[in-house]
Amino acid sequence: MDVFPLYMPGLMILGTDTDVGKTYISTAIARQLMSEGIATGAYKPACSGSIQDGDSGDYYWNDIELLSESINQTFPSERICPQKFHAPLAPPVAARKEGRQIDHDLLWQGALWWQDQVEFLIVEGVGGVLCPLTENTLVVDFAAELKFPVLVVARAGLGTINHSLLTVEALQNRGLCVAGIILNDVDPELSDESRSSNAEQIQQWTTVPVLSFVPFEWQSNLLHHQTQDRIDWVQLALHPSRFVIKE
Ligand SMILES: Nc1ncnc2c1ncn2[C@@H]1O[C@H](COP(=O)(O)OP(=O)(O)OP(=O)(O)O)[C@@H](O)[C@H]1O
Ligand SMILES: C[C@H](N)[C@@H](CCCCCC(=O)O)NC(=O)O
Ligand SMILES: [Mg+2]
Repeated sequence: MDVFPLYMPGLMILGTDTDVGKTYISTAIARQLMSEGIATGAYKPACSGSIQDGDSGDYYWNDIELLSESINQTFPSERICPQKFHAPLAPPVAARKEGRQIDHDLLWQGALWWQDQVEFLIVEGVGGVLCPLTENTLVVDFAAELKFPVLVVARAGLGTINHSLLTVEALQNRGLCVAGIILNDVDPELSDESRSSNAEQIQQWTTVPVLSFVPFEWQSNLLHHQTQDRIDWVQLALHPSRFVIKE
């Protein structure tokens, strides 16, 4: 199937790894946009790793629930994620365990559906950027089809310089526009002294701005790393280069 970029603005939220806080950041951005009166959609092309409810025995997918809540449960969960699998594995591997395969066209059609529904779309990736998404494509390949500017979510602690720069390089090598990096304090137990110098170090090696440092259990709007202002996500999506931090 030939694909064309969506004509609506949006951001693709990708990670340096799984469990770095892509959903946490996606939902924070969605809540801010909704509070600003911007009709916002949330889309996850595929989701793996279900949880079974102890009482009802029903299965649910945490990411889908949280994304749905962040946009006030305005849309059916099938629109937020049309392809979900039980095993906590890369989606094509999880699909195979159920005798299924990821439907590549549905990944794209699921995104396209949002175009006439909302003013802004947030798309969360799966795992890190080189995580397999179908039998023969990676998350980064889907991002390259979608062509939304990318926000990279990275863990705040030691190791993040390498992970962030590798991720930016992989995205830029495929022609993607990386709008910013968000350092997310996922786990204070991992606390170490690299936190105070990571942003500056990353900035020495890439022109992609470190946009925000998100403290552990931060519940409010994300603040700009340098100015401490609330970030204008629509402007960032429309004009990513305006946000490049000048020395
Ligand atoms: N800033 C934060 N403060 C406290 N907890 C956080 C923060 N960011 C993330 N978490 C927690 O860390 C865990 C992993 O975060 P999250 O589910 O957002 O990761 P992810 O990158 O979306 O993972 P996946 O690849 O499965 O989509 C979750 O339990 C989440 O609530
Ligand atoms: C199970 C995880 N939570 C995640 C899949 C992560 C796969 C990582 C594969 C890898 O890079 O080794 N699923 C998801 O985001 O829907
Ligand atoms: Mg997630």
